Amino acid sequence: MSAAVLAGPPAAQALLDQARARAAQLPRRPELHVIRLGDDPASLSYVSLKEKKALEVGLGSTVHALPETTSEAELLGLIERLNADPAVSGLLVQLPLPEGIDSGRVLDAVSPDKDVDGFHPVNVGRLWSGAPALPPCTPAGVVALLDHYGLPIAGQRAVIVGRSNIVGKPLAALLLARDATVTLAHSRTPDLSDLTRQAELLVVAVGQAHLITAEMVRPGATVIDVGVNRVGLSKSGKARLAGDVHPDAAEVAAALTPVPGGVGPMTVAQLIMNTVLAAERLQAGEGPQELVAVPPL
Ligand SMILES: Nc1nc2c(c(=O)[nH]1)N[C@@H](CN(C=O)c1ccc(C(=O)N[C@@H](CCC(=O)O)C(=O)O)cc1)CN2
Repeated sequence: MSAAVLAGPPAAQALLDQARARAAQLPRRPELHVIRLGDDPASLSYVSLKEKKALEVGLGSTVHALPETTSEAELLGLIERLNADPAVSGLLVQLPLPEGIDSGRVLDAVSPDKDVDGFHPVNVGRLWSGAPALPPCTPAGVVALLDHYGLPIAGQRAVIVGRSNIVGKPLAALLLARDATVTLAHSRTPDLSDLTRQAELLVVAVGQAHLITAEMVRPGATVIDVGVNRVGLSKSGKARLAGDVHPDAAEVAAALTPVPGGVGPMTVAQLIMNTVLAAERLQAGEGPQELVAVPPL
C-alpha cells in the first residue's frame, strides 16, 4: 500500500480563490502589512511568498523591512502606528525575531483585530472559549487541507505531536471544535509510539526530522506532517528539506502530506484568507461574524 498524497498547492489555490472572491465584494481593497527584521534567508523567502500571494488575489501588500539592529522600542512604535492606521487591514511580524527583542511583548502589541497570524492572547483566548477569532494560519491551514480532501475530522481519534503556541496547542482547539477526540503529545511524551499508533488522524509538528517512523503509524491513518527541517544541501546547492515523518510511513498510512508541498502552502493561503476576514470585519465596523467560531468544549 502507498498512501494518497495530500498535495498542498491545489488545496491552497482553492482557499486563495475563495479569498479573492470575498475581497472583491469589499468596498476597499484589504491591505496586508508585514514587518521583517534582518536578513534571515528563510524569513526573506516566506515574506516574499506572502507578498506574492497577496498581490495575486488582489490584496495590497506592504513589507516593512527593518535592519537587524532595530530596537524593540522602534519596532513597537511602528506597530502602534500601523494599528492606528485605518488603511491597514492585517498586520504581522515575521518570526523569528533577532535576539534581544522580546517576541511576546511584540506580538502582544499587534491589535487583535489586525492580528492575521492569530498569535495575540485575545485571539488565543477567543479560540479556546468558542468566540469568533482570527485563527493561527498553520493549524487553520491543516483543517482546510483535510476539508479540501474530504477527510473526516468529527469522531476521529486525533493525536497531535508538538505543543507549540503556533501549531500544536491551537490545532487541538480547532480539532476539538470539529468533534475530534484529541490527545496533545510532544517529544518528551513517554511511550510516544503507543499513542501515535492509536491515531486515526496523526499531526506531527515537532521540528525533528523523521521523528515519526513507519512503525509508529496506525495502518490506514491520515498523517499530516507540519515539520520543515533543513537537512543539508542538495547537489544543486539548495537546502534539502525533510519532514517530521519518515517517508516510509507512506507504506502504512492511507493519506500523507509531503514535505515540501504539503502544509507549507496552506499557511500562506490561510494568512491571505485571514487578511480578508480582518478587512471584512474592520470595514463592517462590527464583530467578526464569520471568523472561526469554536463551540463550547
Ligand atoms: N509571523 C509568522 N512567522 C512565522 C510563521 C507564521 O505563521 N507567522 N510560520 C513560519 C514560517 N512560515 C510563514 O511565515 C512559512 C513556513 C513554510 C512555508 C512553506 O511554504 N514551506 C514550503 C517549503 C519552503 C522552503 O523551501 O523552505 C513547504 O512546506 O512546502 C510557508 C510559510 C515561521 N515564522
